[in-house]
Amino acid sequence: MNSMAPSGAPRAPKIVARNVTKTYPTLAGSITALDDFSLDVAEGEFVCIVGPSGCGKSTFLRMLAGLEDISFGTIDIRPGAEPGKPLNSVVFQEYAIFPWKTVIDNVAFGLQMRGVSACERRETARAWLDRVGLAKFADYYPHQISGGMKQRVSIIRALANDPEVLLMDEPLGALDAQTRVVLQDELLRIWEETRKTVVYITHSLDEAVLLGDRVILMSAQPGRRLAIFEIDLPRPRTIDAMNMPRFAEHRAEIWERLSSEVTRAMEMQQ
Ligand SMILES: Nc1ncnc2c1ncn2[C@@H]1O[C@H](COP(=O)(O)OP(=O)(O)OP(=O)(O)O)[C@@H](O)[C@H]1O
Repeated sequence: MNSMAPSGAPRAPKIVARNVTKTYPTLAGSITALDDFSLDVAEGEFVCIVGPSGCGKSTFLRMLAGLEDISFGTIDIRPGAEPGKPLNSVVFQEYAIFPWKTVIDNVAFGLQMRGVSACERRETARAWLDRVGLAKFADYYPHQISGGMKQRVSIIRALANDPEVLLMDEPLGALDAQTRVVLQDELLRIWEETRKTVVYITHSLDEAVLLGDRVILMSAQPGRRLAIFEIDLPRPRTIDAMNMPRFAEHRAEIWERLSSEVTRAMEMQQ
């Protein structure tokens, strides 16, 4: 579905990962975290990656972000026509915001690093705060706001930087169930407005089916690509998509393949 542009032509790939392998040296010998993993992500596509614990999801994301060396294979993130944009921004599960900066200065941080003028970066940051209902907390410090608000700040800080691709590693994993649902809905709305290319790691199948155009299923360690599921729920989506019979069908189909990998991963850990 989303691999096609509105004109019907195939979308250009934004991320091309080919035969990516990652080995880590350990005292007990080297371990292969990721094995021969290939993935194309189209421009403007929202791709979710699921798999059992320890299958190499975060390792892959860190390699996409350039935070980890690749042992074998290649990863290419293709810049767009607009010059000066950062290739990626990453949102992690832990609220990676600076406690000594106000909310607005946190949101403006990436722009500051890129040399954007003080006036322009405050304007951009304020517009993002408005968009997620945080304008009145602009001058608060992180310890004065809730966990959900902190993660909103992390997400809009990444988006304010206008990266070519947005990389998210369990960004809602630390939140309580209700806040998580609110932020899932918010992510759907923001993605609809921005159409960013997103790679999103999650342990939650509900989240993957709700948010993704495609869900990539990885095997237990060493992580390999086991299956790709196209999610054909209509867009724009809201949280109500979870009540659709098709949602339950997608979820069941993915769980059928994932459950045996989860069992295998647990057996390996014993
Ligand atoms: N720096 C490292 N040194 C050695 N081994 C590592 C290192 N980082 C990750 N690993 C190993 O690589 C494998 C993949 O780890 P990774 O964190 O990528 O998995 P994951 O799928 O993200 O796990 P989870 O779902 O539990 O977050 C694991 O066996 C992990 O122990």
